[in-house]
Amino acid sequence: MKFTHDVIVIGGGAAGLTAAGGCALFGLDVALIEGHKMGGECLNNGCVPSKALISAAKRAAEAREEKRFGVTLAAPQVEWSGVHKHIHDAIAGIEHHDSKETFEEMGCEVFLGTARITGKQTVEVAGRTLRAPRIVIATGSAPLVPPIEGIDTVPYLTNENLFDLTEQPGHLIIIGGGVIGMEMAQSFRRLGSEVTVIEPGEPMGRDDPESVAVVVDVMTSEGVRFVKGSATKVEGGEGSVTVHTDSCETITGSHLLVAVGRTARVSGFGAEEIGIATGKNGFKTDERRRTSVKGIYAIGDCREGPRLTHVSGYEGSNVALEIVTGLPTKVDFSALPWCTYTEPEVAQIGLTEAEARDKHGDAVTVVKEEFSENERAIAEGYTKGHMKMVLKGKKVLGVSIVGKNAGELLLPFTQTISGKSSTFALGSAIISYPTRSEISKAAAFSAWEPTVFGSLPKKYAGFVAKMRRTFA
Ligand SMILES: Cc1cc2nc3c(=O)[nH]c(=O)nc-3n(C[C@H](O)[C@H](O)[C@H](O)COP(=O)(O)OP(=O)(O)OC[C@H]3O[C@@H](n4cnc5c(N)ncnc54)[C@H](O)[C@@H]3O)c2cc1C
Ligand SMILES: NC(=O)c1ccc[n+]([C@@H]2O[C@H](COP(=O)([O-])OP(=O)(O)OC[C@H]3O[C@@H](n4cnc5c(N)ncnc54)[C@H](O)[C@@H]3O)[C@@H](O)[C@H]2O)c1
Repeated sequence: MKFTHDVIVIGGGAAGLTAAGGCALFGLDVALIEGHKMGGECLNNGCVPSKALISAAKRAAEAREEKRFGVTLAAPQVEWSGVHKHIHDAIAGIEHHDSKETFEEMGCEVFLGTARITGKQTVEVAGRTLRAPRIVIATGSAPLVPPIEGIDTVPYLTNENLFDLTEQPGHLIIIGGGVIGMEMAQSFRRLGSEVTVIEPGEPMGRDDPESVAVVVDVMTSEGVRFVKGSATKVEGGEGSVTVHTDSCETITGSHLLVAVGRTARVSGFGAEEIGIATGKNGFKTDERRRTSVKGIYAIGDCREGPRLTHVSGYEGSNVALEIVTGLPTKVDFSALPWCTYTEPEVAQIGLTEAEARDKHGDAVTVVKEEFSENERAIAEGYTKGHMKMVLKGKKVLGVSIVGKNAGELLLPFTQTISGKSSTFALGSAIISYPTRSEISKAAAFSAWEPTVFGSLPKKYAGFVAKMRRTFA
């Protein structure tokens, strides 16, 4: 037999699971290969543990207010073993969604082992040689460790070992005031650690500065210390680490977290050897997520572009659709949402004001509403924040929100900006992860599921797959 499968998917994170599951539900023969833990970064070291930690920290912050609305709470007492357990219970509670068994039930052949690409249609895993006319690379990314002097001589944390801490840091120094830095800084501070964030630019530099300023104020008032500068040198050992910065500040703490971005996983598994082109940080792909080698796609964190779970999932379903139908399927990020889960949350969809002004100049107008005028916010006693709508005429180009549950408020704008409004459009919209708003997408998708995965589309997918196996 020329081919063992219709498609081979390398990586069992959000991107690979969605691509593999999508193809399998249409009846294609799918090989899904995961070399470490099913569920990838999001489940094991990313979104899930970080959001679990955030929820423990919120509880401590609420209790710390003690007297409010005529209700007195006891001051918080943080037991780190309980926080650690909550984090790992959250992972355990979700992991069956991403398990080998779940994906076998969907129809994938799941291999637990490291994949190696040995040809343009060939992948080796666990002593087996698999062949398929389509390969999807979804190998994700790893924490970037910058070349700071001394970094290899001190114990440091990244998202890969942060959630395994069995003791609470006395003083956590965080290099990087990006998304991870900000979410973790607030959480550890609220749980009682001293926290210093070292950031050379503006924190959360991709977001609207007016929104970010609100969060920085809140975090500063909660006791997070921000140091403007780049970390240039680190020294110390277990329990005491000193960081020097180019702004001449020196900070000593008990633990160091490095959160300065990600490195795409592009090497060590044969991709370079067969000539798949890479850019600055990730595989180069076109709008259909095709790499430079025919028949091979790259999706999610491993390619150049935004790195978010809902983006990985979206690209997984896009590629699955292209493979299943044989029709070109481009990604469309005009209504791409993202949210940073600090309190208050910072949420963005489409263009920020600065991006819109760069692109459309004086044609841009901005309307701004404050939560201090919103009666629900007043009644709940949390009025921090605002919503900014960036417009060209009456067309919405983007929306920036800072406030309680801001991520949940983005949902209507996924449809306003894309100009699509129907259960089908809602079912296929990109929705910020993890938000409760995802339930609306799930309900809309359920309404279409029997049609989408019905017998006619499956017959069509089978025909396309048969033609491809014959002629590829
Ligand atoms: C602390 C943190 C918090 C985050 N929070 C959020 C959030 O709230 N919302 C959000 O949208 N995003 C968040 N993200 C980003 C999100 O986690 C990633 O964008 C997403 O998980 C990427 O999914 P992926 O499938 O592309 O890659 P991954 O999840 O990294 O999956 C890649 C998989 O491929 C496997 N693999 C690699 N090479 C091979 C090989 N040769 N053979 C076999 N398998 C291989 C790896 O073991 C891994 O399991 C967060 C990230 C971090 C670090
Ligand atoms: N809520 C969410 O959606 C969420 C949460 C966490 C992580 N993520 C994803 O994870 C990825 C990684 O997040 P991240 O926070 O590591 O990266 P990031 O790119 O968001 O931020 C990195 C920060 O590190 C700073 N920096 C770089 N070198 C430095 C140095 N020498 N000293 C001090 N600061 C330095 C940069 O100026 C930047 O602000 C992002 O792609 C993000 O999309 C998403």
